[in-house]
Amino acid sequence: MSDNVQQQVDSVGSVTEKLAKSSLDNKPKKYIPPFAREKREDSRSARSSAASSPRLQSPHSGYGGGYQRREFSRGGNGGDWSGRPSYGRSSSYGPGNGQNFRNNRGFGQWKNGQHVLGAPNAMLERQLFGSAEVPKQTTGINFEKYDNIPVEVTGAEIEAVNEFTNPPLNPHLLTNIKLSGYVQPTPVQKYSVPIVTSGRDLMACAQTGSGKTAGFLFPILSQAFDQGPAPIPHDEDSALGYRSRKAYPTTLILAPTRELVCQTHEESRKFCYRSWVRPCAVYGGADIRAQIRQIDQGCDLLSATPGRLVDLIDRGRISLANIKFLVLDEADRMLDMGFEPQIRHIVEGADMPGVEERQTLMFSATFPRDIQVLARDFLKDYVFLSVGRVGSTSENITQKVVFVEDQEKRSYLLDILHTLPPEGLTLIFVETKRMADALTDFLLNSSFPATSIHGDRTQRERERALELFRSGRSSIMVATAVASRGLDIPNVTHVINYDLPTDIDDYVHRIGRTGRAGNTGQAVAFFNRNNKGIAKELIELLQEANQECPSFLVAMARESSFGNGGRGRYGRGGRGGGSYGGRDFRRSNNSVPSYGGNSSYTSSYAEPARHHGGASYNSGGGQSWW
Ligand SMILES: Nc1ncnc2c1ncn2[C@@H]1O[C@H](COP(=O)(O)OP(=O)(O)OP(=O)(O)O)[C@@H](O)[C@H]1O
Repeated sequence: MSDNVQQQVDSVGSVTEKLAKSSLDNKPKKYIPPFAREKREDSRSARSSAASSPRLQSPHSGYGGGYQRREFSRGGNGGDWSGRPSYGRSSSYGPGNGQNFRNNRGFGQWKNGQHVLGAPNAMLERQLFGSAEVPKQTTGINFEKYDNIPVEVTGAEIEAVNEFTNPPLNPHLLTNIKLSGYVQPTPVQKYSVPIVTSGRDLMACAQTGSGKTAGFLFPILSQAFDQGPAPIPHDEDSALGYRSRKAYPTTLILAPTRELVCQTHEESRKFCYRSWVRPCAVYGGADIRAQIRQIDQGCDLLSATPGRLVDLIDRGRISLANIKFLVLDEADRMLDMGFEPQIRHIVEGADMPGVEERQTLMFSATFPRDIQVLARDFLKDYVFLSVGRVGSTSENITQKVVFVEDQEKRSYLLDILHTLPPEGLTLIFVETKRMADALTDFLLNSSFPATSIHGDRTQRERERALELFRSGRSSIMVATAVASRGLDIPNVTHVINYDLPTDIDDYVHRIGRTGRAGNTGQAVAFFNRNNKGIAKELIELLQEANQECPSFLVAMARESSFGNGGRGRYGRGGRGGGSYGGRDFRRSNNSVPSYGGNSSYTSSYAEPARHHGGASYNSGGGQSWW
């Protein structure tokens, strides 16, 4: 029995005792708690069906007493749950009409074909949305500039939705959007809403920090709030009259890291507030029993890492038979060599409806051509949406590349950190876990408040590190690639690529931890000969985002184009982005644009370096790092 249900039962028990003592006529009356009184009629049929099934009255059958039995009434009264056992839904989350005095956790319910909203909960609202004094997230001065980014839609004629209105969005969703402080949709949201609402599959590519999460949550939740839950299929348990042990989510969001799953779950909690939809998250490294308990309390919109999901499917706790929406967040990462087998297992090897029966949505800031080709296996006649160039960086981020030999990196880093203003958070990326630990120790010994996050730390340590960083108690976090994608931490003002990645897309995601939601940010990269493999692609990115391009980088790019040092932006079969046009690979011809002669680059980079925006933090030494 879950703690809160136990609390309710205890509470009901103690009230019963008091009433019995004060009863004048001393007649033993069965106590009916206030929240159950109006449901009494409804529950009669359920009680009789429960009585006919001894298992439903067994200790395993649910959460005990008349409260649990009442829950079965929804299955029995011909409402839209249509046979859905719905154990634990309202029993855990309350009846949704505001009369649940102890357990108002901000959930509503779907009843008799109606969306019955849960009662407002001021404390939960503050937790989810922040307050006027302490907002959760603020958009930056450049938020409106998102509208100037060119948008390309291929595969459909789509009219953008330029405002948050009903239609097309559900009115309750609009209330939650307002509570979140969103006034205007970002470009990716303007297009993803009509595309998904029209029933199409989608591959969406938009810059880091430009609101892709809400881009898939809004159309999915709007539809869920309008249409209610799907009936659950009959499984072995329910055929035998038992409460089904399986959860049947209708939306599955897959993401590559635990932290990203938690973050998506937190976003989902905001937009599901007071609705019938129960968001749920499962990821490795955390106690699986606690996650099973969470699943038992309702799991309609599931955020998951692939490994833990496979485990729960194998244990018979999650079925994908009801999936209407499959979302691959950071889709290019989810389909690269590391994750592809697991994704295939989940999508093709379990009980998920086929590609024709579900809607599949893929989102990322980067989409290499070869991954686009692979992604076709999971999509049907999809729309390709690109906001800005595929894989481009945001102009909200001022980028600087400096030449630093490996042995000089530490002292360069200290110089930079000494010049930073005290407010704001700094994220430092390194290539290895050992380096992350070593550099963190070095910074701590140098009296900088640093913490670290990498794959060798336990989940608890990773969560603690993030919490210290988010709260600003450790204003510096040293990270491996595990923190490069998706993490949305307000107030990250600086990203330092202490070690540059070997893949330019990783660079795009890493620096995208700053300059989010229209805010500005600074990114600096330490470059030396070891990184010449990405010199050309780096130049192209800098040029696209109107950033300063140092002459050593141009020389290095030229050098690597003569040798075999560089893969080039199109090396993996073409990136489908960049100034060579092609975004949706279906539109580009098969020939990969050659990066060959670089004379055009040479001439443009021979011009005096341009410096766009961004503060210069000059230390006493007079050197500007940004
Ligand atoms: N319409 C909006 N108005 C204001 N803020 C928004 C809006 N949409 C999203 N945001 C905020 O913008 C921030 C970035 O959004 P999100 O994390 O979804 O970006 P993203 O595009 O997924 O980035 P990444 O590529 O790094 O994963 C979040 O803090 C989110 O709350």
